[in-house]
Amino acid sequence: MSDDPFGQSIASLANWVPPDEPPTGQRAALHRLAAAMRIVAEALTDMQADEADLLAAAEAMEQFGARLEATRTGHRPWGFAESAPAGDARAMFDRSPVIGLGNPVAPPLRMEIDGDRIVGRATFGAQYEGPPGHVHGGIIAAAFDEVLGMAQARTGRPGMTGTLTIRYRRPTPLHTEVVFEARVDRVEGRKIFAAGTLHAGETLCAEAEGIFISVDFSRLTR
Ligand SMILES: CCCCC/C=C\C/C=C\C/C=C\C/C=C\CCCC(=O)SCCNC(=O)CCNC(=O)[C@H](O)C(C)(C)COP(=O)(O)OP(=O)(O)OC[C@H]1O[C@@H](n2cnc3c(N)ncnc32)[C@H](O)[C@@H]1OP(=O)(O)O
Repeated sequence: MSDDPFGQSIASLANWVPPDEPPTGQRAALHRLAAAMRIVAEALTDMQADEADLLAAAEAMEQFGARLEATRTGHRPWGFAESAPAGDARAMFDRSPVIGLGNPVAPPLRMEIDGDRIVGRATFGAQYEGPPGHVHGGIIAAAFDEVLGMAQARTGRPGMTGTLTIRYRRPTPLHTEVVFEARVDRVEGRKIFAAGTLHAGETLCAEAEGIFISVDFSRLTR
């Protein structure tokens, strides 16, 4: 069994609920570092630091980057070694470009399970800007992919995104908590149809429909 932690953990997602406990140790440190990097990324969009200050920071980052590079072990689908045998979905989620607390690119979107719905909340900063003052449409699509993806995974036969259709109804504001909702509409053979909405307050900003195709994920790791 333990030779396929990826497949086991994908299967376990049907019953997965986000853990309440805060992370500890190396994982907590990773989350803190990624959060600090998000602060830098946000500030870079409109900072007034002078050239010397920026160059000093760049040099420090380059040095730290080199130190991290030297510790890399190659891609492992399940990240943290201690969590992989337990089939802990957190290890994969930490890397997500949408929800990953260990990935500075992620806003991060926070997901919760509410009955048959997945609810995702995020506040997008200036680094996610598309139209002035509003969220980039591709970023919205990525967030929908994640919440619809989580909803379809809970069928127990998760798939890859086959088709994702977004209808953008109103511009989505930056710097405001917005709420994604997703649910599975129906399952036809290997096709899982999911749908979702994005609201900023009472305003419906976008709607999404996704068709996910159930696949054998263990094949992706070979
Ligand atoms: C690395 C992926 C990680 C995904 C993790 C998933 C679950 C994890 C659980 C929770 C995670 C929480 C959040 C979600 C996380 C991530 C979400 C992001 C997911 C992605 O970001 S994922 C990347 C983008 N995605 C791709 O990279 C797909 C590339 N593509 C392919 O790998 C193949 O193309 C595939 C497998 C799609 C189909 O290939 P295939 O050969 O297995 O299927 P086949 O042709 O036999 O069709 C069987 C039936 O599906 C219909 N069908 C086929 N293709 C369709 C399509 N595109 N749209 C609509 N319907 C389609 C046919 O019409 C037929 O229908 P019918 O039976 O009625 O005739």
